[in-house]
Amino acid sequence: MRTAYRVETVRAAEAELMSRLPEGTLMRRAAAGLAAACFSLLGRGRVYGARVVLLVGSGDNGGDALYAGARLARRGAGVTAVLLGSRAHAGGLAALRAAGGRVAEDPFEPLAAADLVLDGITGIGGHGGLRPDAVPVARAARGSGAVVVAVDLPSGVDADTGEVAGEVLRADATVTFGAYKPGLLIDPAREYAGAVRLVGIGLEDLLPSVPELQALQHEDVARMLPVPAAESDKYRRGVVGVVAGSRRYPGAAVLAVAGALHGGAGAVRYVGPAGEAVIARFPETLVHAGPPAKAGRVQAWVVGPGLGDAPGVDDVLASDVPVAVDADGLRGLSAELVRARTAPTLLTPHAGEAAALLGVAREAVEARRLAAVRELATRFGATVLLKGSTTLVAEAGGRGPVRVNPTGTSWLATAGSGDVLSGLAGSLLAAGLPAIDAASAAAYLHGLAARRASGGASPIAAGEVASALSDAWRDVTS
Ligand SMILES: NC(=O)C1=CN([C@@H]2O[C@H](COP(=O)(O)OP(=O)(O)OC[C@H]3O[C@@H](n4cnc5c(N)ncnc54)[C@H](OP(=O)(O)O)[C@@H]3O)[C@@H](O)[C@H]2O)[C@@H](O)CC1
Ligand SMILES: [K+]
Repeated sequence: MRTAYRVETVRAAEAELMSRLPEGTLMRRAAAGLAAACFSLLGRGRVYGARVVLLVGSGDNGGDALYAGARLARRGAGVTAVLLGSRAHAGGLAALRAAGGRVAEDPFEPLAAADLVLDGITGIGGHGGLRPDAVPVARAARGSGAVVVAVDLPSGVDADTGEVAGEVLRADATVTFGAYKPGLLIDPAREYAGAVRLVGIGLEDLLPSVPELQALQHEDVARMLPVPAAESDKYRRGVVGVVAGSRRYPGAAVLAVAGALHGGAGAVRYVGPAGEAVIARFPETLVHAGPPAKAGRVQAWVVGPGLGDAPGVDDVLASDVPVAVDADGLRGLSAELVRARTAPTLLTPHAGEAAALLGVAREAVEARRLAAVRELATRFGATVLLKGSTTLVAEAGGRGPVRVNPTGTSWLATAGSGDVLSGLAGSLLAAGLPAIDAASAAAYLHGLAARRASGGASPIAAGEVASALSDAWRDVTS
């Protein structure tokens, strides 16, 4: 499991470690890791003679850049520092000068010819976007064609939340120290970080066991996924009921059932007016045209995809089994009703649906995804999966670590892909997974399936995502 910690937590661990070590040890470790990453980015044999520009802010982030620059200069790179802060780290500056580096009078001249730029303007001590005097310099760095490496974080992002309040210098790669920060994993900030590399500086054992964010990896998901025992029959494996589709949108029912068939439940019971379309595509489905309450026992429900104004949501919420509510099921959903449930509820909104539930604009959710998902989970007393380029899952009540899905791909922004996801999540609920695991494992498999189906490079249809779920499952468990 990959974890991310808030700035105050990282700082506390750093203070503890620093009190046990000679002064400057941590910065030396950080700078050594940063320089090593730069050597590998520049490529073997290309450090000597490389033109490197350091953008240096007032704090220790600039210090890291200066010490790493000194290491590059000692290996024969031409290193120039551009000082952008109210002051510059004195030890770092001395080290750079001693190694043959120089300080630029005019920032634009060295940037025009740079091969590599180190962004050390701000790290975890930064607030808000780049300051006005840094903006043209950052733009020149971005426009120079040089590889831009962010030191710890791209300058201008909010480390704790992933929010972006102004201009940010977009990096090709970020070298972060001690622990991931939430802003490196959550959009919009994540988008500016490029490929993120973690350099250990010895903090690992001093960080608390509960992080701010968790990103599952294959082995975590493999441990969660249900495995049928020898004596399992379809009912023991769990039956998932899908209340979805309408005469107008029969396809949503087909896609939600397709997702549900790949989620480990033993059987899928479809309830609604699109039974014929569902059976035509998936003859293994049990179909029922009446109300959900009369459809027979299930271990979990999925309600909402393509439902239009059809009834069914209240019926399903009145049940005593876990329920995943998606799409049309979320419209006008009552927080009181959801909070009053005794069984778990999972809500799977996209940013627009989340905004409607919170009574804010969609842009506000997109800008503050972490706060939005926690707020929904608190208000509804439900586990919430907020879909998007970085899908987040918050536990009911909004406490505990939020899970961020690392497998997403922008090819998933395609009609019907959400229907597949909610069917899959409901199926995992029926198979007995806790809601947080069902939601985050579903997001993980769904993203992986989309990557497989698109080959990372081509548009995909939602049905193809569903078809690739078995392969994704095998990738994770093998
Ligand atoms: N602690 C450790 O053990 C280790 C720390 N390490 C490193 O130190 C970094 C943290 O260093 P830090 O605390 O000095 O803060 P940092 O991010 O450099 O900048 C703060 C200063 O910047 C300014 N400023 C603020 N906002 C701004 C803006 N928008 N735009 C421009 N400037 C802005 C403001 O100063 P002002 O200019 O207002 O005087 C503020 O005081 C951390 O990210 C990691 O790289 C590693 O070496 C590992 C060991
Ligand atoms: K930085």
